[in-house]
Amino acid sequence: MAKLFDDDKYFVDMKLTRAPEVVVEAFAKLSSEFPNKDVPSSELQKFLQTYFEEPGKEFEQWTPPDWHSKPKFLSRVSDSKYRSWAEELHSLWKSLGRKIRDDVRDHPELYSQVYTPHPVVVPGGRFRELYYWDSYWILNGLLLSEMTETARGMILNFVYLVERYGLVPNGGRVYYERRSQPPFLPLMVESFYEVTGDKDFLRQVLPALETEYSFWMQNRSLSVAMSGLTHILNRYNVPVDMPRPESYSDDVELAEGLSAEAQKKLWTELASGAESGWDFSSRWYIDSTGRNSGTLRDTKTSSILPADLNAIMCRNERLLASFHRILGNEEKAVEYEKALSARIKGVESLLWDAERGAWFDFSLVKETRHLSFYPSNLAPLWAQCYSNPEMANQAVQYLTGSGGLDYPNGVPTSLSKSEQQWDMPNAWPPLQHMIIEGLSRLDSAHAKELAFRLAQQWIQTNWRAYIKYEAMFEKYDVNGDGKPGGGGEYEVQLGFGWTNGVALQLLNQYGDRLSSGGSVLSGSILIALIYPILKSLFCS
Ligand SMILES: OC[C@H]1O[C@H](O[C@H]2O[C@H](CO)[C@@H](O)[C@H](O)[C@H]2O)[C@H](O)[C@@H](O)[C@@H]1O
Repeated sequence: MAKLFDDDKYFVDMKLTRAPEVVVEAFAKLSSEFPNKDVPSSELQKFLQTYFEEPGKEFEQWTPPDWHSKPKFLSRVSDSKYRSWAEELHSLWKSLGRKIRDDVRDHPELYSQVYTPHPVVVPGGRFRELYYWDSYWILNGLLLSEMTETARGMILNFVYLVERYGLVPNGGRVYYERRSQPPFLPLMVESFYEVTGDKDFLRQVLPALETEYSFWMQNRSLSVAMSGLTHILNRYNVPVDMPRPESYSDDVELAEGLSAEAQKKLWTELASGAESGWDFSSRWYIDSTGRNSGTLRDTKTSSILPADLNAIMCRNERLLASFHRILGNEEKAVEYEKALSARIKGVESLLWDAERGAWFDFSLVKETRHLSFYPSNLAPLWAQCYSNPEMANQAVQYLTGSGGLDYPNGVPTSLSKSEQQWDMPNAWPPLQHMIIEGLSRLDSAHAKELAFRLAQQWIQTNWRAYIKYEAMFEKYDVNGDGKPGGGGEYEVQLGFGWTNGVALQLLNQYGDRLSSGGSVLSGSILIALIYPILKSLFCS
């Protein structure tokens, strides 16, 4: 609360130089020397210098041993500028790789960093530790970079964390222990298995995947009755009613003036927002009249059944069934297939809107859907979480008319300018990738072409910013022609793990067609949008 640093996270990432009891006692003594325990900043600074070390001391120098300079995918990138850029992105894995010192394992009481047995690849900037859902796109990039052993180690770290905590924490710090993030571990295993075909590895990690699945079903699910049937779906809901340590003063200040009970409720909802990965967004606002509107104080994440979380769970159930089948466990495969069919029924009953042709978050407050545009409305398309392929066609039509494609530098996170980072004008790499992947897998030339156009647009945004700033950012501005995003509670970060992973995947997938030349992209998007109309005119 003394605001000694620009970012609250800096303090909670520092290492202690003495045992915790010694530091606590010394702090109590220092506080008692000043009226109302109001220690001046200069004294606090001295105290920090004695009892803490700057963050970053928990790592040793490490270069991934499986890194080599010429992975095959580079030759698939025909534009020479993009190929050189892809080489540079591939090199960035060396600067984002970290090995945690043994001292963290031997003296965990001195560190907020959580020890993991294998090296990690971090997002970058203030994010000095592993992050759960970021790691999915990082891992896909590593696999393209032929860094299979680093990828294997990252999955084994998550298995270790599940065995230790019963869940995959949000990130590799003790202050993240009780909240998770979008559950992408089974998808990481899928990507790894597709590349290696390693059945022994599948057998080794499957129990942890099932433990994690049970965590979500036992601690983050809810039954909702609809039209005489009961459906079980998932939500984000963190049982911690304190300010987030990494954003302590932000959370305390936001809750000022509320009753003690309302403060606790707000902090629970903020932690749940962080668990969603979308921290923060107008998507989680529910005002006093029950509408999807308000301010950050109206965050009510746990009162929403999110379309993307349930889509991910759908994919996970399908994957768990398929992993069991590969390993010859037919009974277990059937069990997860039943869970999948129940999930699809629940998603279609509560989230699918036949009139609008898309899936929407379901509010438990009003028992209605929130109808604003968010890229997450397309997540069930990406997860193929539907019973009728016609729904996918309708969803493509929804997307084209949603307003989400009207911007020249990516699909925005919402159409609402709230000043939060998961809102307009920011576009985030994982969301771009999910939309592009969803469209590109459909059996429709129009959807595939739209996927390509969005990929071309996104790669150009990344590339223009890279030329201007010599950096990759965690998010971009949909209006900026290569401008990093902004808003939220911390400065935009560079590095950046998932951005590099997504760029490498798109450069690999569309490498023969992508071009760094200055085409007018919004024009191309327009053509992709009006293509079905032209086609129907010519056909008739
Ligand atoms: O310190 C504020 C929040 O920072 C993280 O969230 C953001 O960065 C993560 C790493 O790239 C990303 O996974 C998340 O989607 C971003 O919103 C952290 O995950 C939050 O828990 C934390 O409160």
